[in-house]
Amino acid sequence: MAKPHVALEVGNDGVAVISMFNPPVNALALPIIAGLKERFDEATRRNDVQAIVLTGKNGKFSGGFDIGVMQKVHQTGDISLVPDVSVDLVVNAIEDCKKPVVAAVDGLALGGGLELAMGCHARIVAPKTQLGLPELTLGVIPGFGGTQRLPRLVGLSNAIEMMLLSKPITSEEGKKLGLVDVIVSSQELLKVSRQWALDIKERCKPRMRSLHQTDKIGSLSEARELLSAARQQAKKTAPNMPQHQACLDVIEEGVVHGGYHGVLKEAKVFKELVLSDTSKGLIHVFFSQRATSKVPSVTDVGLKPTQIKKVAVIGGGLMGSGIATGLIMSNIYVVLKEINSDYLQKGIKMIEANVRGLVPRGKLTQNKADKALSMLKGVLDYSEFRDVDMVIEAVVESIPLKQKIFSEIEKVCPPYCILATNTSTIDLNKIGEKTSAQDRIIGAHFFSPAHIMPLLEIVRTGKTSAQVILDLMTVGKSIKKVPVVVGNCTGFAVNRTFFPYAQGAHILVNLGVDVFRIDKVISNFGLPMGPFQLQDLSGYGVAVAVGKEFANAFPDRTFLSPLVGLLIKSGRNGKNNGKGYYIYEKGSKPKPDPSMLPIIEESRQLTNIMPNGRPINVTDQEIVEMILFPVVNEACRVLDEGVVVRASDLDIASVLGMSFPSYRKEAKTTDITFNEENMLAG
Ligand SMILES: C[C@H](O)CC(=O)SCCNC(=O)CCNC(=O)[C@H](O)C(C)(C)COP(=O)(O)OP(=O)(O)OC[C@H]1O[C@@H](n2cnc3c(N)ncnc32)[C@H](O)[C@@H]1OP(=O)(O)O
Repeated sequence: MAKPHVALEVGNDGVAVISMFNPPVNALALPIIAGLKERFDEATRRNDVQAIVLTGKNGKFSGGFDIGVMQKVHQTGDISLVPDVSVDLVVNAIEDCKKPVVAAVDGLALGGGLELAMGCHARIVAPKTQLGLPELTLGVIPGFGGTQRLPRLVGLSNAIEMMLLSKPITSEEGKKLGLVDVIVSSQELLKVSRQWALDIKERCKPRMRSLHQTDKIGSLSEARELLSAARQQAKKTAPNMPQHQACLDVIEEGVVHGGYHGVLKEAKVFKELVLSDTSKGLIHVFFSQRATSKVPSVTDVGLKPTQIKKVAVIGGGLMGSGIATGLIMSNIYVVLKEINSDYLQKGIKMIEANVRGLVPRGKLTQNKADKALSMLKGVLDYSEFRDVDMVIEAVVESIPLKQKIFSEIEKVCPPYCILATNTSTIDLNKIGEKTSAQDRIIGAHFFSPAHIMPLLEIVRTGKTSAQVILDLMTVGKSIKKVPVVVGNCTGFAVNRTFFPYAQGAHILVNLGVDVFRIDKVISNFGLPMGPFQLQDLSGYGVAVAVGKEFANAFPDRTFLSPLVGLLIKSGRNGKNNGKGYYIYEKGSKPKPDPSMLPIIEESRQLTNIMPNGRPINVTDQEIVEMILFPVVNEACRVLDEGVVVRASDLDIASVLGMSFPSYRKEAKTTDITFNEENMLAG
């Protein structure tokens, strides 16, 4: 395949087409940036060139600056690897070019890609193109002039929203907002762009230099008001992420001192942020997430995925109905099986509520909701199972029940059917013990609510075939999950790694630390809630059942806290019955419940682990460490046992399954010195 390059072709009309080639997304790698500079210099110099069109090859404009360069900076600490693009290329070579420059944009223009297009004098865009500045999701800000040009093209308020939420828009929305000059079909894109560039040359169309526009910025006081509201909002929604406030500061610089000053400050702040821990964490997550789709001996052995058209889901409870929702929303036909019509109706109602609930929120059209629900059929027996491609069992966590179901479905399903279980802890070998189709047995561990949470933990046994793993990965992707393939052990990768999380919290409480303080410290660290509020949410029954599994599997490192048992005895069951560590009232946030403090005291007396009977003194940092370091230790064991293919899979599983804060670089398991080859062999 050809190397990444930038081509220049001059037509008989005197228009030079400069095109970027760096598949799959024409990322702005260093040779592309250097090539752009050379080609723009050449086109500016040549007398036979009247006007210039900038475009990307293969139907994609550009996915932005090469994120791999920032990763290299993280590895080497050498910030000089980041080239000067915003002034050298975008201002000097493109925007201030003596000849008209038009961007012909197809497919996507993200980050640096959109910033190049905004430096051009007009943007001609194909329908349904994705346009956005998602840099904040990588811990940085737009660095090629985007913080200055976007507000000048679409207005301050729209620009702030697009950048702070990293929200891409379509060409159709871009046209309404003023980012796009005209939408034309992909086939006409180059033809119209060439003519547009010549029209600018002939002064039939304006030569817009967006950095110099001011009409959409509003007055200084209006701008300051908007920025201040955005700062307050970002403080709440992104408290630990410096790039949000930095982005607003840089926008303000341009509003107060002019676009060019803004560009200079932006370039400086961009480089500072590339070196931040937040950016290290988020860029690690970007590449780690993509690495999960490469599974040795599964995705690299030439297998082709089998098309899965019809899936049977057994069990219409919370998990089963969530799984069924995800499948029908992606056009997969679902047969939902329950044991009686009451349970079946409840399951179907839950699925209908999941799907229909998306319509008023604008996430789904009424037609699409109807279409999705037409893909669902409720049944009470196995007659519909004779032509299903996959079964996902999602019944209660009972080994005998699951064994019975698996031996039944083996008989009624076709011989190629994938037999999956949604168990969160039970050993798959036990579930399939009474089955001869061991190579088709696999774990499809969804996280609750299954139609929303992005992780799909795919659990393989020593006998699961590569084809079955590949097929489940493909289904997972088609229902917009991130599949992570893991090995079979108690709790698999995510629950196993995080079982010490609740344990650490319970040890601290029994050592005299306040429950509500622990929750606050952990949510300040970046998890969506602390361990006790989480226990309230999932219900104490789960804590007891899961706790037993882990106590049996890992007795050497289990702390038996009497606290949950005492809470249950006192009639509490967390959010379920409105009484837990917190009080739950409709319409208000959970409030700490002081009336449960005597129960904690009772637990402390029973465990009697406070030194000299007095509460220990700990800092907030120590609380974080006492809860999360045991998690890191368990992660090391999981790696050592080869439960995951690579360390970064565990990082992704923690981020997507446990909502571990993705920007926390210090807790990455890949930072642990570990020999990955040994791990794979293990
Ligand atoms: C200074 C500037 O302001 C800073 C920047 O521009 S930072 C970059 C801003 N751009 C982005 O954040 C876009 C990041 N990319 C994406 O969101 C998605 O890849 C996409 C929407 C472009 C395409 O998605 P999709 O079709 O699902 O393909 P996806 O698997 O994600 O990517 C395909 C490959 O391109 C790579 N890739 C995508 N964008 C890249 C980028 N900007 N740099 C380097 N590699 C990139 C991916 O790593 C992946 O590589 P792999 O096949 O080896 O795993």
